[in-house]
Amino acid sequence: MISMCKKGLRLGLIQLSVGANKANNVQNALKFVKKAKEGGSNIIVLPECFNAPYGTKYFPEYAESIPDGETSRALSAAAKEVKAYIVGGSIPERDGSKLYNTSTVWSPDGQLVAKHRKMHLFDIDIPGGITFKESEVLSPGNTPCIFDTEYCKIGIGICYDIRFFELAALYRKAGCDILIYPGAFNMTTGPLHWDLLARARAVDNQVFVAAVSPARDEKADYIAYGHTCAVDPWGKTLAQAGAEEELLFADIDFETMKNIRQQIPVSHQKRNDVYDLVVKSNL
Ligand SMILES: O=C(O)CCC(=O)C(=O)O
Repeated sequence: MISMCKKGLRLGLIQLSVGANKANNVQNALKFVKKAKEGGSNIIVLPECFNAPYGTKYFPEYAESIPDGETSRALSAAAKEVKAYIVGGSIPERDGSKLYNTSTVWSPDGQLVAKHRKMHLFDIDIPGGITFKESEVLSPGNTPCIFDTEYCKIGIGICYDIRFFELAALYRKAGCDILIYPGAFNMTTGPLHWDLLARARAVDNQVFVAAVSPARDEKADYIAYGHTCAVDPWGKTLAQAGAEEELLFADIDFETMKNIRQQIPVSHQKRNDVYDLVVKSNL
């Protein structure tokens, strides 16, 4: 499917410092949301787990329900106030007896327009590097998540979801022009994989990709890599943070995307007679 973003668009990407105090984390996020709007952002993105320290021991304590929890209420009010979309990174969500790692998307009138529960849980074991098992406490989401805007369709993944090229390809096939991944890679996988995966998903699918991390905190149990970035469909990095707290802007140039898709028309050259992407979930 060919779809084209219709209007110019500026993304505001917030590489937020996250600490132990939930209220402070949310207040800090709101402060940056306002700055992002002052800088002309139409879509403002927060990082994975922006209201809590990242770690399985923290998820039950910080989890709240969506959309009636305190963080949801704050994001809804902020989106309405600044009149911009907010992709609320992710937060630990409680739904009955289950916990999820969940991203919420708020429209400029403060409505919850999409919710993505991390589909691929971060369970890895690298001896001497990092061992992490989200599935000890979290349940996976089972539904890909696309939201439609006046600019274009946007697909959401959370962190480890970026490693699964099928999800990104599914989003492209469904007409998305931008993929947004709130994420918190670490000091073992981040240095070689974070940029590479963002650029790979962008080039594979000829879409824009934004990957938004918390700032690095050397004293945290889990040390985030940082390096929030935005990449264009050519694989060019449009904006890139270091390790510190930082607000980045990325302008989405739809002409570039259109030209790249015409010049290298891979979407028409797929050998669907030989292979195909089978989607088993409603979008
Ligand atoms: O895939 C990785 O290396 C890191 C993933 C991660 O940190 C996460 O899913 O939260």
